[in-house]
Amino acid sequence: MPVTEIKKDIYWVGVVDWNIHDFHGYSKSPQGTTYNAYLVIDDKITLFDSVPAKFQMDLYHQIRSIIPLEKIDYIVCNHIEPDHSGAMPFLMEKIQPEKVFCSKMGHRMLLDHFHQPDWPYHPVQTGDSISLGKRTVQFMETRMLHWPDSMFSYIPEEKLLISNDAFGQNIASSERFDDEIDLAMLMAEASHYYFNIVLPFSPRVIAVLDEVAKLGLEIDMIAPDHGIIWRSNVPLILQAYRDYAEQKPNKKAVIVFDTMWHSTEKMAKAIAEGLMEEGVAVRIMHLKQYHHSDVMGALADATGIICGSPTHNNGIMPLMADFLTYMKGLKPLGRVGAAFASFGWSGESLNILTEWLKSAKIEVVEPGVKCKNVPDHAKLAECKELGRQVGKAIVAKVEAEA
Ligand SMILES: Cc1cc2nc3c(=O)[nH]c(=O)nc-3n(C[C@H](O)[C@H](O)[C@H](O)COP(=O)(O)O)c2cc1C
Repeated sequence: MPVTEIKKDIYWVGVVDWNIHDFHGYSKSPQGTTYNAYLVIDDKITLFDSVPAKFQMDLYHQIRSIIPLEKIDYIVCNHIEPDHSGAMPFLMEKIQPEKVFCSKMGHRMLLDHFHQPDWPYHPVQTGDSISLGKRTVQFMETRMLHWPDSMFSYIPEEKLLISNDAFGQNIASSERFDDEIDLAMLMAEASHYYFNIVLPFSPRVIAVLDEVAKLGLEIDMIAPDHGIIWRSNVPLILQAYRDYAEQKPNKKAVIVFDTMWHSTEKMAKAIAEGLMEEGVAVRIMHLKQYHHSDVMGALADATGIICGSPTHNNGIMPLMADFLTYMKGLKPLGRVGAAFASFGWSGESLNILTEWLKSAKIEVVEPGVKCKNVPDHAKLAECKELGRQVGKAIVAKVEAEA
């Protein structure tokens, strides 16, 4: 992918990974992402971030198409996760930079990852700035957005925020800018990314957005480390991040289930009817068809989460255990839930699901519905009534916050 001059003498020198599908357990379709690195040509030539080790030669050729690598003076590591620092040993050897800038936590993590105490580290903290010549770089630590080491680099003369993983999306494309691709698709991918990666750190997101506003940073371009660069929709993505973080209630619900012989599925459909009768829009997601990350993507935009699993070997279905583990770790806030289950003889799954939901701090509508074997008309009516009760709880939540 050719290098792109994103501002005068500032280049995108990243790589496109067209085929990656699974990112540390977060999977998505369509697949692919980019690892964005940025090169600023100034008195001090500076490289911001890098790429996974397996793409180091791609990065080499990108930079080499502009300047020989040894001309680079500084490297800034905004984030030490291997998809942005994996090429560091290679770069350090080729470039031998005068200075490597990173946060204090980044310094520790570079040591933990690469065990190279002799690299010329220059740990920085919020408020520190350096001059590149015509341009300045101001650093802002963004701890736990989404790792302890994360930081932003802001170039005021260019109104450019290099934001590491924040505001990123996993999109593989030949386009580089937000005004070159479909905006609805871009926002859907930004949301999908947020709800699978950034969600647990939502209080930090609000704090960082407030800090950016308080500092009065003028931003006309946000260059994240994954995906598309924002230049025509900067206010939109800033507001979207605040909205994602606040997770205000809405009249939408996701019913997620697994099944062996479809009884639980029949129950899911009856519950959906009850929700719809209360004016709540529903998505029904079978875990054999949807990956846990896709359910989280749907939950981005839904206050209700209703979970169903038959009893399986005195427990719940493995894919449901997988989903609940994943969802609980992402700490969604302000959700309303319920459980439903078919069983054959011992019937433990309803209680297990209910306890899981409670442990994830979801407000559970009880009792859920338990059905011995195949639901009859009366049992389906009970399911529909559960849907109505959950629907009422969701509507009450929406009205309370209106
Ligand atoms: C491999 C297997 C293990 C099961 N284990 C249990 C169990 O431990 N306790 C129980 O009550 N039912 C058990 N069942 C019965 C199912 O829960 C029951 O058939 C249920 O109606 C299936 O719901 P489904 O049609 O949604 O798959 C088991 C069924 C299978 C096939």
